[in-house]
This record gives sequence, C-alpha cells and structure tokens, in this order.
Amino acid sequence: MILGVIADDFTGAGDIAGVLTDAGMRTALLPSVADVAACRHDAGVVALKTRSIPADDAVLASLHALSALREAGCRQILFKYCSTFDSTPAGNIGPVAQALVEALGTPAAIVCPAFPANGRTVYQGHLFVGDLLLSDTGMRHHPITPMIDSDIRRWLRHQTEMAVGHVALNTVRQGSIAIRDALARAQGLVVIDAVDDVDLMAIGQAVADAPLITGGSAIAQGLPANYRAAELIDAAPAARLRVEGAAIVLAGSCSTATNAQVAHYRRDHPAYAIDVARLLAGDPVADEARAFAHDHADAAPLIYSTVTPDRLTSDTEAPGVAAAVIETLIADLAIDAVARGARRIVVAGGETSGAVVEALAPGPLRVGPSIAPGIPSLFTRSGQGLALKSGNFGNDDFFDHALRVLEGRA
Ligand SMILES: Nc1ncnc2c1ncn2[C@@H]1O[C@H](COP(=O)(O)OP(=O)(O)OP(=O)(O)O)[C@@H](O)[C@H]1O
Ligand SMILES: O=C(O)[C@@H](O)C(=O)CO
Repeated sequence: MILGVIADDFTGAGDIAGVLTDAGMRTALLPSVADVAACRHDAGVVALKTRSIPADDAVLASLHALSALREAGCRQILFKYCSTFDSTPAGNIGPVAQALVEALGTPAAIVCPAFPANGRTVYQGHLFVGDLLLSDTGMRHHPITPMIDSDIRRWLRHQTEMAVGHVALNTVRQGSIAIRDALARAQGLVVIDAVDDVDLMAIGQAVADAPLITGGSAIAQGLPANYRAAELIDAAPAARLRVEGAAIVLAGSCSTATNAQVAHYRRDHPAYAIDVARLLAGDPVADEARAFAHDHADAAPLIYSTVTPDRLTSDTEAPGVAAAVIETLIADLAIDAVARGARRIVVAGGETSGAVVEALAPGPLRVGPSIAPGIPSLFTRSGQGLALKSGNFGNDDFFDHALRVLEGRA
C-alpha cells in the first residue's frame, strides 16, 4: 500500500475512497483496522468512528490505525476529517493531528478541509459553505459538534497546544513550489487556504513528500498524480458494480440537507418517523419501526429520526444520550433488513452510517460509481449495495437517485 488514510467517520471514508478511485487509484474501504494487513490495493482507507468520542480514545484509535498502515508499507498518511471541520473545542481534530505529527516525527502538517465541489472553501483561515461562514449555516446547530466558529486556526488552538500556522491564498496561487517553500518554514498544524480544485491540485503537488497530510476528501485529488509521476501506480480500470433487489432508507442525520431529502422522499414513499421522546421513555418504538419496515419492504421504506434543529432541542433534553439510542435502533433495522433480503441500503448521516456498518461488519468494501460529489456507491462481498451519505451532502432527490445508481439505472 502506498497511501494510508485514517478517516474519522464512515461516510468521510467513503467520500475519500471515491475521490481516490475517481483519480485512478485502486482503493479499498476498510471498515476495521483488522482489514489493513490483507489489503493489496494502492490506497487503503480505514474508517474509524472517532469524530465524536472522547479525544484520548480518538488519539489511541488513530495511532493504532497508523501503526497498521505503516506496517503495510504506506509511504504517506492522510488524516481525513469532515469538510465542515466537525469537532468541539476539546477535539478531536487537533489532538489526533498532533498525535500523528508526533508519531511520524514530521515538523508540520497541513490542515485543509476545503471541498469546493460541495461548496466548502477555506479563505483567510476561515471555512465557508457556499457564500456563508460555516458558523452561519445549519452546522451551528449540529447535535454533537455545533460549529460556532469559522476561524479554523482559532478553533484548532482550543484543541491543541501545538503551533497553528496559516498559508494564505496568495501563496497558494503562486503554485506548488511557493507552497512547498512556505510549508518548509512552518511548524505544527498549518491551515492552508483553498478555494477551488486548482488550488487543491497545487497543494497536492506541494505535499508529495510530506509524511502526513490532514484535510477533507478533496485534498486527496492531487495525490495519485504524484504517485503516478513517481511510477508507483498505473491507471486503475473503473469498476462497474451494481445490485438489484429490495431497499431501505435509514436517516439519522438532522442536517439541513437531510431534512430536505426526507421531506422529498416522504412524498411518494412509505415513511416512519422515529419518536425519540417515546423511544427514550422505553415505548416499543423499535418494534413499531421494524413492523413498518416489514409491511413496506417492497416499497423502499424510509425510517428516520431526522428533525429540524428547533424540534431537536425541545424533543430531547440530552441529545448525546438520544444519539446512541437512535444509532443502535437504526443499526438494528439495517441488520434486520439485510437478514430479510434487502440488497440496497441508503443511510443518511456519518455517525449513523458508522453505526450501521459496524453492525453489518461487511469486511472490505469495493468502491463503485459516484452517486453525488462526496458519495460513492459501495459494495459488500455478500452482495449488498450501500449508499452512505454524509449529513450535509446530496440534492433533495438524493435517496431516489442513490437507489437508482446502486442498481445501475442512473
Ligand atoms: N431526533 C434526534 N434527537 C437527538 N439526536 C438525534 C436525533 N436524530 C438523530 N440524532 C443523532 O444525531 C447524530 C447525527 O449525526 P450523523 O453523523 O449521523 O449525521 P450528520 O452529523 O448530519 O452527518 P455528518 O456527520 O456526516 O455530517 C446521530 O448520532 C443521531 O443518532
Ligand atoms: O468531508 C465531508 O463533509 C464528508 O466526507 C464527511 O466527513 C462525512 O461525515
């Protein structure tokens, strides 16, 4: 393996596996560190579930993945986090990045969550979504990692005692040599501006020899060209994967995009809203949801806990507690659906997808055609097609579109 990616959640892992595959690299999505040793691909993306766990645990899990990837021969490591920098003042991006910098003995690593195809850009050290500062978007009300500050440098300084630097867009626009020079003088974590894919390609070229890169999925775009130039890889054939059969859509994300997708899909599909207050009170909500899925198994039912941010606060006094209970319920529904023959499974939400994949334990996943920017189709060895959607991604008709792509009809 040449490139080892440590992703802090499952949808993020799928996202970057899709980017690397599209850029011509043979890439495997590895749901567990135990899958690393047997991986024979050029790139292996380890999907951790470290975004929202205690920082110390996230550091340990990331270092464990690092040592497996180094043992597998990786010459470059990429720490992938969310393009909306999902984290709290306590972590986990800063502590994990610091631990990886120290373990790899490198003086500095870039920090670049930019993902222009999905509207995420970094300018003057601030993260934007479209024309809004991150903190002016729905991310401000995220149930677990509310992003109330768009200044990535300031946010990181809460999280780590490491030096936090900045490479501004005017340096990036001077090209890869200027970027490399700026990085050679830097120490610690270096937030780097990037507004479009040309910027990301230049940054990618500049970090060709860096042992560690940190960022969103789009930062990976430029890396396969480096390996190709060094004759470490050749072009990979595009995979043509698809499955047909019963489907289920499970949504545990409360993002603005998921709210719109749920509203859209509900219009012409059976849909069951999980009543979180009743679930927490011990009512038989799980049984009702399962029965609903069985009754509508032929019509690709939607089961969701998605609510708008105002309902989130009034419905649940302890969103962290509710989150774990909801994730368990959704994962159980996925297992039940697969046991009853579902072949296509669409999941909305990074944490939610992580819970589903952990429960399904599908082993290494093959990456198929892209469904939308940041969302590839994924295929298990036992014959299921998965579309695992990051909360904020996808158009309003995403669920229908994903079901069509999985069966090769789009
Ligand atoms: N009604 C609800 N009340 C409280 N918590 C909820 C509710 N619905 C979902 N959750 C929890 O909120 C969390 C949403 O996180 P998840 O990562 O799945 O979605 P997201 O944050 O929108 O996606 P991403 O991380 O990809 O941006 C989950 O842990 C989920 O269980
Ligand atoms: O970067 C993103 O926004 C996604 O890949 C993600 O991390 C999903 O949780």
